Amino acid sequence: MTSLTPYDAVLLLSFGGPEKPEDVVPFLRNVTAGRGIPDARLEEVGEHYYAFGGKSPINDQNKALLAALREELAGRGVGIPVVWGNRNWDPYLTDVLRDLHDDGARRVLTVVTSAYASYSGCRQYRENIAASLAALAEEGRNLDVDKIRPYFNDPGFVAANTDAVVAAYERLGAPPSPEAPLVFVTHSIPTPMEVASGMVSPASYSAQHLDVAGVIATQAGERLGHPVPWELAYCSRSGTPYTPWTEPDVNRTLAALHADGAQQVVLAPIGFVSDHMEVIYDLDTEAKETAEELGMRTERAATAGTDPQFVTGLVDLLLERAAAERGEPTERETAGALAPWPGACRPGCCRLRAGVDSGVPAACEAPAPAP
Ligand SMILES: CC1=C(CCC(=O)O)c2cc3nc(cc4[nH]c(cc5[nH]c(cc1n2)c(C)c5CCC(=O)O)c(CCC(=O)O)c4C)C(CCC(=O)O)=C3C
Ligand SMILES: [Fe+2]
Repeated sequence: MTSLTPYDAVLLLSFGGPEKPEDVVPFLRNVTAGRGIPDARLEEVGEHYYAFGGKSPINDQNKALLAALREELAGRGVGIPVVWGNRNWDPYLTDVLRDLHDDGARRVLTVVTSAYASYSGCRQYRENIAASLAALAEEGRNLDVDKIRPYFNDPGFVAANTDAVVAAYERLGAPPSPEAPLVFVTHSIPTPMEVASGMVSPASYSAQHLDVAGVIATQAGERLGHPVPWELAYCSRSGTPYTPWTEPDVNRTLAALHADGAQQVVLAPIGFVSDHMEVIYDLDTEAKETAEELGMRTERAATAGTDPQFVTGLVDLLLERAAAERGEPTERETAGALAPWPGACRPGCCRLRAGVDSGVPAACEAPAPAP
């Protein structure tokens, strides 16, 4: 029997994005509230959205993932409401949880649209959940929310990304360029966030990427019949120039590869679960332009999106978490060398800065061990 008992709803929780030009500035204010992002950066990011008609692709992609999750759950005979909410834009998390409560839900299992564990992809979501739950408790509405573990090393996510890399090499096509390097790309984060991401967890944000990047490159190389040289690069750096962020930037990597003689490159944005603005702007627009100026050809691998292997994996993880809540054994394997992350986050995981407890409450955390 497949069952999500004891949960009575599934929540797909995402970042959110603007739908139209008038949404762009209010959306950016939501994102950066209290975060000290320089105005110059906000104007620049606003331009990225205006260049696409003021609409982010992220909401439509989440609607597609929502539909795919519903279909996969229904196909396995699991009848449960599956809803979508965002941290930074409509439909807002608090409103979605309120509706769930009013429809009778008390225990909610969440999938966040971030595969890796760091402050931005884990604790920030958990802080927002805790804040929403506190606001609802004030209204007399009490709910419990858990989330599935980070899924960067889940076989379904890795298989979807491997297929996408193989397809991108095939599109590079004739003349075959076996030595065309593979550049994995993810969102840059501040170095203190990177350090903190590996303090309580078994591996840091960048180490999580390196773990699955090696698996994807090896498996893709086996299928293509030639070794695939690869590296990891970062995009979308923000903040002030005085704070270090994870490097190298993808544009610098492209220049370095060109200097080494590369004429073709495959870009694989494994840090993103769908074609977010970072992918369609920072890679498909900006990095592509860099490559063209250098006279290099690039193919960008697809993101996991609604790849059935990815969706199946997410549903397996929902079922795994529910089974664990019921006290049943679970033994799902990972694709990389790293073990599965724990279902409930370890106390103190994914802080903004190593060793610094911000005091901001975060949901979905295991209780601290008794002293
Ligand atoms: C690791 C990571 C992910 C992946 C995990 C996840 O998916 O959650 C992610 C996703 C996203 N980030 C997004 C957009 C933005 N991120 C910003 C700012 C920042 N991101 C950061 C990190 C990440 N971000 C950080 C350390 C900052 C600076 C400080 C801060 O503010 O925390 C800013 C402010 C301006 C700027 O500084 O660029 C914007 C507008 C969108 C929506 C895109 C769309 O519309 O398609 C998505 C999916
Ligand atoms: Fe971001």
